[in-house]
Amino acid sequence: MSWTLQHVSEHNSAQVIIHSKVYDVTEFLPEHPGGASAILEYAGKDATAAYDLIHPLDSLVKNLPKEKHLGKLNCAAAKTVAQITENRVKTKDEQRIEKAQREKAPLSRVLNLHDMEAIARKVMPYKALAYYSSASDEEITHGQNSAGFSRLFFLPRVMRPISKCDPSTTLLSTPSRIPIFISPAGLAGEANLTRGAYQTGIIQCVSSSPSLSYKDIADARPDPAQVLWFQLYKNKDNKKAEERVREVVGLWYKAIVLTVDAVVYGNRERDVRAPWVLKDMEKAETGTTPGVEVGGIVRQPDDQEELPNLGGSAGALVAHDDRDMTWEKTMPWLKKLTTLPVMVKGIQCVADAVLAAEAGVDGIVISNHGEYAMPSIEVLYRLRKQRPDIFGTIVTTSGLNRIRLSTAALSTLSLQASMLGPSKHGERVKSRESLYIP
Ligand SMILES: Cc1cc2nc3c(=O)[nH]c(=O)nc-3n(C[C@H](O)[C@H](O)[C@H](O)COP(=O)(O)O)c2cc1C
Repeated sequence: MSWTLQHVSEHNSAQVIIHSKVYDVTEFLPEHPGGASAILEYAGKDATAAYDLIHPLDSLVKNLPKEKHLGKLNCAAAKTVAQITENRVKTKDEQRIEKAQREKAPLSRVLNLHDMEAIARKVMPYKALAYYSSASDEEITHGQNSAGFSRLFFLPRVMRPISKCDPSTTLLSTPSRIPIFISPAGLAGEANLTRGAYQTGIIQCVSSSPSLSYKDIADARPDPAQVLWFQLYKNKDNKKAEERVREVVGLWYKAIVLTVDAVVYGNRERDVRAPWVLKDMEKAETGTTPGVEVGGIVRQPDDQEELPNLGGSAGALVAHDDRDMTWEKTMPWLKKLTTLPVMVKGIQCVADAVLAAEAGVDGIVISNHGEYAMPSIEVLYRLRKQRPDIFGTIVTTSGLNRIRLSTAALSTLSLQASMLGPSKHGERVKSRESLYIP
């Protein structure tokens, strides 16, 4: 069946238009990780722009039963939506970004990560920036992850030949030109990272919640031999979790990195506030809120105060995570499912590093999601001091983005980490491939 705009807007159930197709999302509302209201705002309307911003293209196919894919708009309706989208007045935030893009410094002047971050703050959409830059609670650990490095000093040795240094290494049987990998970050515009990792000869660990499908990312590899690792957020539904692992194994991802420290979402208030800030910004200027109206429908605000989505964009990524994982139960489950090497990400103390070793994992990632956790560099230091006998394969991620990477890298490698992985590598702008690679 083909749909008119009138028809879409008249229905009682929650129907949305995405890429000229009509979907009934009524039954999916309670499951939507970003909350029902984020969808209801677009009921009867075109939701393409909002959808594209945070969902991989295959998300509808994976999450919505076939019978809820109701059909296409008819030609006239599709044309009207396209025209409305094209003629729409840009939001204040979009106008700000366009100006910043025109004025931004050339890449050759970006000398370090601080320069890069300053530009990112100007050219990123407000919502993406709030998501990327926010950290838990009062952001104490966020700051300390970086400050931890300033408590360590080198004792440089001299009179040693250094004209030929080889920074290459091998991790989980994968060679890497430098001891740096791309730590997973959700919604990161992955394809550019994939190409960048190829050019640089480093490993990319793809998030469970990317902005592209796992296959699109695998297909973006210039050479099928390029190694990708997969970071797993384990769904509480074992069947869904198994499907996810089987999919990436089938796509030739080469290691599974199970994240264990994000089973509940952190309290990232900047991220939570972002939609309100944007709405207020727009209302103050134009009297309207962002979004594309079609079919003449404008929803009246509810009488009742709406409950806020306290998870924000970041919370949505772990909304269905398994909160009852244990070493005894989860590791055998995963090892039975795949023969790929398994790393555990989110180790925050020596005791858990020991348990990970005992559980037979192939490596650990020392990292945290904030909330007063000990800075990762300190955990690494203690691990090396207290249990130098365990683990060859240790990777750290925290805090590396906020100081000069080379200094952090040296400190971390001096403590015999195998590798380190910065996470703030991309900006998720309108296009799915909008990364600004140095
Ligand atoms: C915006 C953002 C998204 C992230 N997404 C994920 C993710 O999808 N999976 C994951 O295991 N870790 C994720 N992380 C955690 C990072 O991989 C990394 O462990 C953490 O940010 C600490 O490193 P940093 O202090 O250098 O940022 C994310 C971090 C940020 C900032």
